[in-house]
Amino acid sequence: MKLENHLLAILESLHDAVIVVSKDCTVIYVNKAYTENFAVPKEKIEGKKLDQIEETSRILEVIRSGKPLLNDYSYVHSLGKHVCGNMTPLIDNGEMIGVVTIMKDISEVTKLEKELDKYIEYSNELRKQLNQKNFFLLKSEVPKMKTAVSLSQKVAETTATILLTGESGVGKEVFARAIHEASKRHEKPFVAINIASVPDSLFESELFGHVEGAFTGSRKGGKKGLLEAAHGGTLFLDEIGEMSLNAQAKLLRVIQEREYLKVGGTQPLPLDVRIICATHRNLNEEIKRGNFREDLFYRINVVPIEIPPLRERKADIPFLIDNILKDLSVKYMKHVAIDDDVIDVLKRYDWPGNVRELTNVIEQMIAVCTDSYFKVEDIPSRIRERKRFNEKENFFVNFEPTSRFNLDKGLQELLEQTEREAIMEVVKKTRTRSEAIKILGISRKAFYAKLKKYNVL
Ligand SMILES: Nc1ncnc2c1ncn2[C@@H]1O[C@H](COP(=O)(O)OP(=O)(O)OP(=O)(O)O)[C@@H](O)[C@H]1O
Repeated sequence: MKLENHLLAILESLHDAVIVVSKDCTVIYVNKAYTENFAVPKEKIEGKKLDQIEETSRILEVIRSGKPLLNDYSYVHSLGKHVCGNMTPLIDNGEMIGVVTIMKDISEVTKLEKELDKYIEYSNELRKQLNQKNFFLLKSEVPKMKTAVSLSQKVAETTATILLTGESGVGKEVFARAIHEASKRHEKPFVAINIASVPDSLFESELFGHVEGAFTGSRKGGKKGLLEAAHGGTLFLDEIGEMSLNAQAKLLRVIQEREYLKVGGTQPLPLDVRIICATHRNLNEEIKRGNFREDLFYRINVVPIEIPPLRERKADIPFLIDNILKDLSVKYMKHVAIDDDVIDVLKRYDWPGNVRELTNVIEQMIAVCTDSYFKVEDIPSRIRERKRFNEKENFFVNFEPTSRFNLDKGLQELLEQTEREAIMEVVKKTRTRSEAIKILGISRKAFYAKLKKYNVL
């Protein structure tokens, strides 16, 4: 068999499209696959000038340059297709006489690629939302809280040091985690340490770690410090206001120099940690009192974020309870609904312990609740009666005076209310129970019976 005789049949049997263009840009041949793949009848293209059909065709470039183009991607406007082809000059007696192109329709692949890009974009968006799940917990109706949240979201992507301030239990750590999870460091560790729990003598070794044999009793093989454990991630220094002046000087040096030495070590380690600090104290006051270094304050106070106490965002209580209940329903394997009247009572209380106290109260309620919904009676009496725990004097006191005479009540109830108030007043003003008993002029047994009756403990 002489191949030359069958050349045309071979070209016609190929699955890839073939187009041959002469040096003067005339299309002299297209194979069957070309006509089928691109739905162009032979007579519509053969004998036509390519530069008139597709003036930006890559084949024209090969005719001009005489150089092949391999695996070349282009969009053919006249066909409305994305193609990938190999374009090779045809040489006869050392002279270029035209170009042969073998090409594939890759429109489907291009379409899939575009689809894939969309999915990648969508999955990035979902990942972003997932990383913001802690920010979801911080959703709020209250302007002051909204400002704190939106500022945190804005600075999350930067590496700026943040100082979170707010009363104990407002959710400073929840904010710190949300910021970390929304930052570029989210795949690296988030390490939290409560400074108040670290004895001053151990501060350096806890934060920087130590090498083996650094001091008597030091750990064999040395110890990783928190800065090393949080490398590439975020270090949350809670209760920074409790730090001793000595420890403050050490922290300041590390922040300034961006490197640190392990205790007993000689090799400086680079500081690659985003620092978020938190305190319930007013650091400006602490500076005035000489308890906090001003230079350290300016270093950590790059972005100050103030989180309002729960009493200033009572509108958020239903949403917070929803989230707390979601967590607790898993722990207690129990779903409990909450009515508006229960929420109203909870909203009347001022929550000095903030979201932490609210969480504890809801947990207390879910533990004792026997129904599928909370009743007002399930609310601990001190909340119902709006009492606050007086840590100094170690008992609960009413912090909001109730109306002295509620005329809707019967005489018996009014007497009991007066007796209760009198007992509380005396208990509050005396240092010992014996002193209170003496002033009230009742027996010890009667005194304790009344404390129990009126829930004054
Ligand atoms: N928005 C919220 N949604 C659900 N739970 C929250 C929220 N904010 C705080 N909490 C819960 O309240 C408790 C106290 O929060 P967190 O520890 O973040 O407060 P804090 O301000 O850091 O307190 P402290 O100053 O005492 O360290 C935690 O159990 C936390 O899970």
